[in-house]
Amino acid sequence: MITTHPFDDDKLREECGVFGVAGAVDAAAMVALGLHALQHRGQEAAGISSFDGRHFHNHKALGHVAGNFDSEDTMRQLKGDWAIGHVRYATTGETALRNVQPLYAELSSGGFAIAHNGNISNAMKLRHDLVRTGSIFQSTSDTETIIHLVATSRYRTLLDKFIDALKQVEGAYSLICLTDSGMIACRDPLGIRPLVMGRIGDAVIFASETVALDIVGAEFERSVEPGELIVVSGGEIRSHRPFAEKQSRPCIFEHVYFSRPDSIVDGSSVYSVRKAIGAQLAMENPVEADLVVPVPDSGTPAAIGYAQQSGLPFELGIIRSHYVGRTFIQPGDGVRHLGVKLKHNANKPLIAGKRLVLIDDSIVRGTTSLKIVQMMRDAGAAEVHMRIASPPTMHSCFYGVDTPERSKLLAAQKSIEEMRQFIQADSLSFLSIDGLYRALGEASRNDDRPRYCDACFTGDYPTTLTDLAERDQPNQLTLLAERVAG
Ligand SMILES: O=P(O)(O)OC[C@H]1O[C@H](OP(=O)(O)OP(=O)(O)O)[C@H](O)[C@@H]1O
Ligand SMILES: NC(=O)CC[C@H](N)C(=O)O
Ligand code: SF4
Ligand SMILES: [Mg+2]
Repeated sequence: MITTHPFDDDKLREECGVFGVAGAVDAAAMVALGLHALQHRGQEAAGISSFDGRHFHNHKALGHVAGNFDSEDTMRQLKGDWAIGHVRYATTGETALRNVQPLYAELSSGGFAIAHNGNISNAMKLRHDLVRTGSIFQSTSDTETIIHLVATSRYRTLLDKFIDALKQVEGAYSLICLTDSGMIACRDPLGIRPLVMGRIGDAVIFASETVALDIVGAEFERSVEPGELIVVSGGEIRSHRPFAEKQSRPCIFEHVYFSRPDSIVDGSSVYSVRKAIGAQLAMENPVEADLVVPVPDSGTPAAIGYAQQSGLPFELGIIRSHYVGRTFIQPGDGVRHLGVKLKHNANKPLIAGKRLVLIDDSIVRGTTSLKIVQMMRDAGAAEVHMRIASPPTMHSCFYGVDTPERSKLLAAQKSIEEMRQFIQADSLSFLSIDGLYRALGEASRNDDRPRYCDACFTGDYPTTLTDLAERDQPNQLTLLAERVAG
């Protein structure tokens, strides 16, 4: 079984996508469409919960949205005008049906379904304390701790119980919850993971990215603000700010790789930012070459920016098959090697005899770069220069994104020259951290008050990491972590 517990050092962790519809006919069908647009954020599993005014209906499955949510039978069962959904890459808890979201529970206040993008960095500690006082967990997911904290809260109303629960949670969470009396959407106090709000007719929509609003024809209204909690109930929308105000730290990697280029994240077009990143890269790291070639898919907008800034011709020297998923997120190094071969092919007649600048958004393990450089050489390239549209990825993410343990991160183990030798390129360089901030409209990174979470580049984690701090100590928490990992 594939486990993806944060303490497993070579396991994969990535993103998730959440989507909610409050008050529309056939809400579940809209959720299925929204999840389809968010499929790039999570391909391990998908689920939808709906509420028809009396009953909750849940359907969850391992695998993609298409294939699991396209049969009339399934969709007919998901009755009601209110629905939420989730696509998953696990961060805590193995890839098994019991961990597929939305998670659903019957609380004293009634039904409660929750969909979470992010990762709770004190989930093990909370779980340990909850289990000791009698909570019986049904899953190994970090998200379930929120349900138990709500269930055991001594506050009176569901909203107050929910806020009480969130105040005990550390890490990253964009949440959409469905209850008997409405929908609650919220973002953690630092706004690490994205969440937006839209409208279609009288219905309110929440989604991880704006592309999911586009697919259902909803209008983008605004981002859910960091630390904001929005309740849709009884024909009203109420915004709450239960946390002390903090400098927000949204994830910078959303702009580099995770979000779709046609999304607007934190007010910026992802496509435009990636082009600006490419232009910065060309200014910082020019090279004499004949062609700028993107490593598809996510390297493409940065390569367009690099080509425009440098004046070099942009060409599709690598063609990507559209019938394989992202390699970043496939389990096991063996599959990843195969994945890269399945996915990319050299456009040989274009490449032969040319000096190439290859542009990719990031190097994680180096699997992609190694294969692609070799592929270009086999196709007769005269020179292969690799330019990376982000700083070296040197640290793991504990906030809901799949980056491996540091031992598997190429940049954490090798100098840039050693990385160049490993991927066998003629030259290799990365965008600077200030260059990345410049592409996002800042003069440079403000080290005293950074605008983004950039911990995977800088190691500057914006929250405490309780479970990580505990992990090397042979105590009960570590034992529990091992049991949960499976
Ligand atoms: O160094 P590695 O471990 O190989 O990981 C880095 C690669 O993974 C990502 O692409 P991915 O293949 O996931 O998806 P994409 O098609 O969206 O670019 C990223 O864009 C790099 O190309
Ligand atoms: N990638 C994510 O956002 C995962 C959400 C949650 N931590 C889970 O493992 O299910
Ligand atoms: S550590 Fe990196 S990937 Fe994780 S939230 Fe921060 S910037 Fe994003
Ligand atoms: Mg890629």
